[in-house]
Amino acid sequence: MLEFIEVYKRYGKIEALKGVSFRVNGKFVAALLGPNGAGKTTIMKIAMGFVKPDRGSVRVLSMDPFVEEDRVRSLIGYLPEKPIYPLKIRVKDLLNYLARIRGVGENDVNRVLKLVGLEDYSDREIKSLSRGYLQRLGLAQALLGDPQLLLLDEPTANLDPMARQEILRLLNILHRDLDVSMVISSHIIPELQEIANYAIFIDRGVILDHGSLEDLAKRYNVKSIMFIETTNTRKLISELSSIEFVEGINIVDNGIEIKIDSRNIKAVERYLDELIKEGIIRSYRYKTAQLSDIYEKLASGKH
Ligand SMILES: Nc1ncnc2c1ncn2[C@@H]1O[C@H](COP(=O)(O)OP(=O)(O)OP(=O)(O)O)[C@@H](O)[C@H]1O
Repeated sequence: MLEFIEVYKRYGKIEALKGVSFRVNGKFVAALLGPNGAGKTTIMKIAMGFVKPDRGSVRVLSMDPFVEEDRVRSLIGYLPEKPIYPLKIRVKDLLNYLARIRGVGENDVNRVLKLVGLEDYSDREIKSLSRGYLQRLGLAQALLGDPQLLLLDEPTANLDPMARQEILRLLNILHRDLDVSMVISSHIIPELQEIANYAIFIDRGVILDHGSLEDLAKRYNVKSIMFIETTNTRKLISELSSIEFVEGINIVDNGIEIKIDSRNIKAVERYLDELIKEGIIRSYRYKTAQLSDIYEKLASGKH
């Protein structure tokens, strides 16, 4: 679905990408994580076919973005890091215009306005929108034409904490309700915890590591959290307390969370399946490992 092999890109003296390779397949939400200047925007621009790499191979939805430029752009929604909008036109006029130039019916405008919660703002001039609502507009234009893949470059940058939460919540909803994969970049490691199932860590043009959160958790031996829905919290806690691979128990709404070593997941699942048969628990769900725990191990070289 998205593949970079040994991609290099230099801007004058600055080597922005130094042999970047990664691959994400199937349906995914990939967090592209790294500090400012790491190369995240360059990766996105290359995937869109806006910036040509000096070397290396790039495949997006099985296409070369520099050969099938128009097709790639029609199947990918892109939110640039610093979008520039004409300020004096109305929200819906901009979206109608973009829908026309992208060859998408204007009917799609109502759909995307609704998806991002901008229906009541469609007659407003863009200059009257807050930063959070401007980002919604950015997401709306990225969603025009029902793309298969969204590339979202720092969608929460420069937002206050409330607006940041709103955008993250919206991304979660979009991911749940639409059949769309996403690459979302951020320089804040834990920010995409609730939404990402894949992570790509980059620093100074070099991929530090990438993989599904499950694989990364195993590779770096990072603890995982399992949420368990129970009918009998007290009995469950007493059962779990005697099990050596349970390293922490936390009571939360409607159940408990346990911390386990990622290498023991299969054993834990077998054990919990038994507890379901015995009627002590209703269900359980694996919650992914913490991105910040993975990054800490990765950055310290300990795994
Ligand atoms: N057009 C350009 N001309 C010269 N240097 C550039 C250009 N675009 C990016 N760079 C440099 O390339 C490096 C990678 O930049 P890039 O924007 O891809 O990083 P980033 O991870 O997206 O960071 P940020 O979040 O700060 O945008 C940086 O050192 C940046 O200054």
